[in-house]
Amino acid sequence: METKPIDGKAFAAGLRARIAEEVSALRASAGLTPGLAVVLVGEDPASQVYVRNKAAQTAEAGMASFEHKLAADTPEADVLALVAKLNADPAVNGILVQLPLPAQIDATKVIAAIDPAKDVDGFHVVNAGRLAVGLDALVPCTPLGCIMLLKHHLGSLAGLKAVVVGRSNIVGKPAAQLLLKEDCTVTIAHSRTRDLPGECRTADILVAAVGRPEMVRGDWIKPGATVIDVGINRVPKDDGKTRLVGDVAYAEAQGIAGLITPVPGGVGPMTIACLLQNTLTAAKRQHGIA
Ligand SMILES: Nc1nc2c(c(=O)[nH]1)N[C@@H](CN(C=O)c1ccc(C(=O)N[C@@H](CCC(=O)O)C(=O)O)cc1)CN2
Repeated sequence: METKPIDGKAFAAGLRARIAEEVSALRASAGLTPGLAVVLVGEDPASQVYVRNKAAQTAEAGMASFEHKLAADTPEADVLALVAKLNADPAVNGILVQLPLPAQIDATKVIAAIDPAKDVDGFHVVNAGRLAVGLDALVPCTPLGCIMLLKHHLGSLAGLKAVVVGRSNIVGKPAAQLLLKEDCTVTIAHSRTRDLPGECRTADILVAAVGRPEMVRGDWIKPGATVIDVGINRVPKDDGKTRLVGDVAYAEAQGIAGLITPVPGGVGPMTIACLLQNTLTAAKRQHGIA
């Protein structure tokens, strides 16, 4: 069987172009320029790259970008005060606090402080709850990107068996909720699941979101299945440099999976594109625009 890669980079570029068109039309029709504020605390090198890319892609889409960079030793109270200020700022339609946060800051508290209407990460319990009960919600960007790629390549997902490996609040759980919304039969598997390889082999759609390099082996994949690899793991190479690998052993999946997202170039680029989509959605909802 031929295994086809899912080109998330190209899909994300197309999505960003469509968002830019809509932003331009919104400015013309309603005089509204969506604004996204991104808060970075500390100097984590990967986070610095993600935040730089978020700001650049926000501006490219014609939206207003507000960057707040705080020192690594910033007290939690200062981050909460900044969030309160952004909540009250009408030019800011979306607020994102880059994760992970330094140890002295409780991420749960910070996320809870964000106005749910501006929570473009979709991490606030109000948005998680709204997604769970089937109401309009701001949905976490990475799982949203996974569903967009799946629907684009498979069409209807109804009736398919989906296994999500990983139960984090930011990927595994919302991915499972979104798959359920698409009428999949969904299993959430994790480190304590009995016979994890056997469980994975039942999946028409296998979503790997565990954060462990190449944990999902080729023989865990049902022939013809669609594999969505959410992992972004930096591993050492022989020359002392590093390379990125996913949570799935990509080479082993060749000839078994029907479709698979590569790492890099699969799900990753969808995360920022969906952040822009959420910012546009948030801005429109805040102004009563359908
Ligand atoms: N507040 C948030 N923090 C974090 C999130 C998030 O959604 N909200 N997700 C990740 C990091 N992230 C965005 O913030 C992110 C990760 C990966 C990519 C991406 O494009 N990856 C590329 C490879 C990039 C590389 O070379 O390192 C790919 O997979 O092709 C974009 C955004 C944690 N924090």
